[in-house]
Parts: sequence; C-alpha cells; structure tokens
Amino acid sequence: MKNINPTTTEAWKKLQSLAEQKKTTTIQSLFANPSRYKDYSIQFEDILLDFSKNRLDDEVFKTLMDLAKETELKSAIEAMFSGEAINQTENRAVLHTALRNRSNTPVKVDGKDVMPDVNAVLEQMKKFADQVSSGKWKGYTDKPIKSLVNIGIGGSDLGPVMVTEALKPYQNENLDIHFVSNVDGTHIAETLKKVDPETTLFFIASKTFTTQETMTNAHSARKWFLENAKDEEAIAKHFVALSTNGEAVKEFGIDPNNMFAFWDWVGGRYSLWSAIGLPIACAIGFDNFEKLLEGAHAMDKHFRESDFGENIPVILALIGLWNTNFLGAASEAILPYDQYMHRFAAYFQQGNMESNGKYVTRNNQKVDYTTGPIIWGEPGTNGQHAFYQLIHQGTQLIPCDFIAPAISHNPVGDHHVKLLSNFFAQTEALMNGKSLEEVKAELEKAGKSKEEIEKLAPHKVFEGNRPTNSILVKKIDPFTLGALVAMYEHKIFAQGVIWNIFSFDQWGVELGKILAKKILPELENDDTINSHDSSTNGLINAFKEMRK
Ligand SMILES: O=P(O)(O)OC[C@H]1O[C@H](O)[C@@H](O)[C@@H](O)[C@@H]1O
Repeated sequence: MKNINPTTTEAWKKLQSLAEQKKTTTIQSLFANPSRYKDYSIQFEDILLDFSKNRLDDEVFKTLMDLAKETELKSAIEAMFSGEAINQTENRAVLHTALRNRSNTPVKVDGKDVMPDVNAVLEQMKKFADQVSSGKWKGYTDKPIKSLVNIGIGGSDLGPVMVTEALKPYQNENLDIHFVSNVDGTHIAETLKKVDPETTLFFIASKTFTTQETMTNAHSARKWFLENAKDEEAIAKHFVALSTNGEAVKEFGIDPNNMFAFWDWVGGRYSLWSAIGLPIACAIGFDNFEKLLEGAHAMDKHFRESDFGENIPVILALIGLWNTNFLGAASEAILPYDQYMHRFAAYFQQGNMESNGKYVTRNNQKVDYTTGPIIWGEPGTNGQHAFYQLIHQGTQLIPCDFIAPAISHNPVGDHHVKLLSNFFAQTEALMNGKSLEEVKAELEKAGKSKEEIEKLAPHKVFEGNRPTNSILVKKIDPFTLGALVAMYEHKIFAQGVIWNIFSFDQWGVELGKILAKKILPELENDDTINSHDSSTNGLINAFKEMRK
C-alpha cells in the first residue's frame, strides 16, 4: 500500500473549498432535483442504501470519488484481498475475506494457498456444531448439551454476541447461549448460576490465549466444573478452545482434538467468520452460519469488483470522510430499528474505533487531520427517548445510519409499522427540521399569547440539515446480516486507506494492560504504595484501606 498524505491530493484541497462554498446549501434544497433519490440510492441483494439525505451534491460526490482514486484505494483493496502483508506494524496479511471465500479461489500468503486450511477448519466446525445441535455431543454424565458459554473478550466476544443476538430467531430451541467477557467476577458468577455443569459446553475463545480477562474466567470456569465433575478426563467433553495458539491451549488442558484453529492473518475484531464463530454455528446451526459467510462473500465481491460510484462500502466511507474531515463531525451514530440488533453498534465500536482510532500515518508521522470518529448508538426507538434530543438540537453534527428490516421476525399487531413510521420520520425530521415561522404559526394556532410565543418559539425550532443514511433491508436473516457486517468492515478499511493509517493493528490497547500487570501485585500485599504519582498512590492506598 502506498503512502499518500490525503491532504496533499487535489481532491482534498477541492473538497475543502467546496465545503466552504456550499456551507449554506441545505440537504432539503438538493431535493429540487427530481431524481435525487434515484441517483443517490443503491440496491444490493436485499439491501437498499439511500444516501440522498446527505450534504452532498454531484460535484462533491465526484470529488470524493477522485479522492479515492488519488489515494489509490483500488490497489489497496487488491492488496488486502490478495494476501499482501498490509498490516505492516505486525507484518501480517489481512484475510478475513478468505474465511468466507465461498468461491474457493486460491488466496496465497507467502506463496501458500490458505483455502485448504480454511476449509478444513470449517469442516471440523460443521461436524462439531452438528453434533452439539443434534444432541449427539454428550456431557460427562451422558446428557446432551443444553448451555453454551463463550468465554472471550473484544473480538473474541463481541462478534459472537452481536450475531447470536441478531439471529436469535434462528437459534436452536434446545440450546441457550451465554457470554462471559468482563474480568469482574460478577460476570462469570452470575453466568454459572444459570447453567448446569453436566450439560454445559465452554468455548474458550482467544486469538492469543494469553488475554488476562479470558484466562482468568476460563480458569474459574474450569475450577467450578471440576468441583462438580471431579474428574479431569471430563474436561474434554465440556471445554473447547478457539485460538491461534496451540501450545497455550494444550497447557490449559484442552484436548487438541477440541481446538479449532485460526491464523495470525485474522484480526480479532474481524474474526467472527473464523473458528471464533463456532458458538454461532452451534447456536443457529452450521447451514445458517454458512449463509452468514455467503452474505459477507457477496459483499466482498461487490466491494472488490464494483466501480466506486456504485460501490456501497466505498460510498459510505467517502460520505463518512466528508462529514468528518470537511463538515466537522466528531462522531457517527449507528441506529438499528431492530431489537435483535441491539449489540450492532457496540460491535462496530470496536470495529471502527480499534481500527481507525490512530494518529500516526503509514509514513510514521503524526496526522494533521481527523481520523476515525467516535461510534455509538442504541436501537430505535429507545434512542429516540434518550439521546435524539442532542442529534436534533445539539451543537454537534452527528451523522446517523438508520437501519431497518421491512419484515419483522415478530409481526405482532401493528408494532412493525409503528416502528418503521419512526424510522422514516426521523430522517425526514433531521433533514427538514422546523423553521421559526412554522413554530410561530403552530403556537398561534394553539392559541398561545404573543408573549408565550416569543418565549417558547426559539426552543421549538429544529435547524434540520442533519445528514443521515438509511439502510432498509428485506429481513435480518443470516445472509443479509453477513452482507451488512462486511459492508461496514470494508467501509472502515477504505477510510483507513484514505486516512493513510494502519487499520489492522491495535497498539493503543497495550499500555493500560502493562500498567495493570505492574499494579496487580501491589494490590495483593498490605504495604503502603508510593511508586506512582500522588493520585494513583492515593487511590491505591485508599482502596486498600477500604478493604480492611
Ligand atoms: O482474542 P484475544 O487474543 O483474547 O484478544 C481479545 C482482544 O484483546 C485486545 O483488546 C485487542 O487485541 C482486541 O483486538 C482483541 O480482540
């Protein structure tokens, strides 16, 4: 991948002046063009993206496309798909796309095709998932498995949580699934209260198999299990490992036959497609897991092969960049109007913020422009009654992605049309707002006095002109969810390329981990601590005092 400072490109400079020139152009006014919706929306499989409600006209759109060209996005996409070591600070390829490469075309890393290994693990996962979901996999007292407990954190937790929640309607009714991630003892303790050692299967999910939280929870689960089973041999029936670190798995005492491997070219936050997805495959069945992979693969092909002007992840990436770098947005909200997708924003918090929360360029310099925005969100309509106030009338510009299915898995009464009426209304309201004149006329009609109108009216004005994307899908099924996740993954990648940063490392998580390791032994004795600054010393000593 080339090293191009995006701010030195012609397109960047032009975008800066366009942002200035078009400061007063409203989204609403762009709809004077009768084909606005047609021109600024794309259908892909069962996904409809409407990006017409952005502060974006043909000239800006074209210049954003030029920015992608000038920063050589096309060749970067090829470099990723073809297995180049684009994760340069860790000297690794980035090939989550190979995990869902349903066309099975060879993908080479250092001259070796990775597809036979990928397929072998998928086959191992299929066999295992089939046994668990059919009840053939038996525990140490010969009972079928009822509870799945995934122990992992970050990428080894969020993907499986998000997907199993989003696809709950597809879940095997004989199985319940739990997730333990936090090192807070409450998480494992509360989970173990709900499950029976005779019928529980633990997935120890960790790429490195060294993560403190996961190893601590895994050891506690093992201890609890052995207190009940009283036989080390029984572990083989109740513990499986999902990891790249065979040695550490063996050391933990997990049968090598129960290890499901993946590789260093799978980033943690891109790993749900790998062996990390085993709890998903067990919960919703392997066929559905395959459909998830197929959906992602379809989006991969779309991203790799489509022209940028029709390329959904590229368009989303460029709109995001426009909002962040030229219109001054500091965050983006992801707002799914689907209760099952309640962890989707949390999932892409890691996806985006761990990938593009970087200030050093691929040229080892400090950036002089903004990179990854803050990502947040909650499902609609809950968010409407909580934080939408700020989106509508706050001082920050918050571009939002609204996501909704046309068909609900739970067609109860008129719930779904009510939900969707909110979905459509919000983007309309954010764009059009409400003018002072409209507010005054309304208040007058309601019989308010002149004085009351003067006092109230300014508070009831909505400036509007707030950008949104609407993503309407037919139904949240495995294929569509796979495509949606891949869509956002590629958006993140495309933005990282243009920002000239490394999107696939995560050095920023290290420092806190190292300091915690240093502090841990200080908490395990009665000494007064004075090795830190006075605040940290004071807090540690107060903590010790409180526990006396
Ligand atoms: O799967 P592991 O190795 O336990 O890592 C869990 C998490 O650890 C760190 O916070 C980061 O590296 C994340 O990207 C990763 O997902």
